[in-house]
Amino acid sequence: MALVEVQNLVKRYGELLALDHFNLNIQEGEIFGLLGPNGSGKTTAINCILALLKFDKGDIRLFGKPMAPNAYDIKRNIGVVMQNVAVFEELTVYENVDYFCALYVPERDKRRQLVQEAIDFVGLQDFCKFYPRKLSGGLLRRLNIACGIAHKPRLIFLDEPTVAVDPQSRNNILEGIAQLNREGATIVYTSHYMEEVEQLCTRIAIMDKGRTLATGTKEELKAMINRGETVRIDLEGQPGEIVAKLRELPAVASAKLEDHRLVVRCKAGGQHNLVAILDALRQWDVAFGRVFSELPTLNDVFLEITGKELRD
Ligand SMILES: Nc1ncnc2c1ncn2[C@@H]1O[C@H](COP(=O)(O)OP(=O)(O)OP(=O)(O)O)[C@@H](O)[C@H]1O
Repeated sequence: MALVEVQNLVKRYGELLALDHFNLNIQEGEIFGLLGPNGSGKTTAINCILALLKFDKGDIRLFGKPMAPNAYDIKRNIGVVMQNVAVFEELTVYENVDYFCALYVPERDKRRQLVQEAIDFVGLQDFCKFYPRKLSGGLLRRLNIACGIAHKPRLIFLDEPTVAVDPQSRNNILEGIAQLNREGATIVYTSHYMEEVEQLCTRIAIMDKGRTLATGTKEELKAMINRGETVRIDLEGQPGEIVAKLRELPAVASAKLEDHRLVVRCKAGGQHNLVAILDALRQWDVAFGRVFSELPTLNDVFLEITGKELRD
């Protein structure tokens, strides 16, 4: 069943076209990644989907029903973790989670258990009586997550939850999201970190300038581009004409020189590309040092489609 269906969504901020016929289809059980650089429209898309922001055109259905600002039956099944931490400074960790949970769960006994479970889940059990200002950035993010998920929603939106977070909290957050998914929640996860999205998400939409450029599993996305591994080779002597000669090899899609390092992108589907390249260098008497080989990444996909790097 499709939990999220977005068709031809258009959103303008004055002159700026933030969403340009944006489409999305997310099935129950997925961890769906919305991957795009800063400013590509991820937050705008989420806010429109949640009916927090008016849009100019398009159709949004959640759980098979039209979404609207007052669609409380839909909202009850949704959890939201926004990019900016939104908690009450004057409430403790426990009170904050309890406050947000109470928006959905009025029964006090039931809520006590849910709140404690959410606090345990994000690893804040030793901080229940702390006020937010006493928490580090990473712990504050975890509190933000606990507030968004305590009522056990079926569909959870997380907007860049790991930005500016220490590695320990980051791992805690990523593992927690996978755990929520194993327990049955469908996840929509926005990020500009391709490694995170590759590690976590079952399906990914690549976004740029308010559009979805490509959607699929990471394997499907990588299969869309004619790219094999990227081989980097540190040269010891003068490169001479070898870049041009490398480009002639059947396995090579492109070759360039960056300082004293050769960067060779191979074509897809070839076997023993690395061996073929190194054999050729030996044959041409080119002295080289360290060699690195890297399989295609989502950055390569992004680069191929948009002509620019996804990395910051
Ligand atoms: N309230 C606003 N008024 C005017 N322009 C806005 C507003 N909010 C966002 N924008 C612009 O719309 C575009 C999309 O922004 P959005 O925040 O949705 O992108 P994003 O992919 O979520 O990026 P980030 O990760 O930086 O939040 C950007 O060019 C941004 O500057």
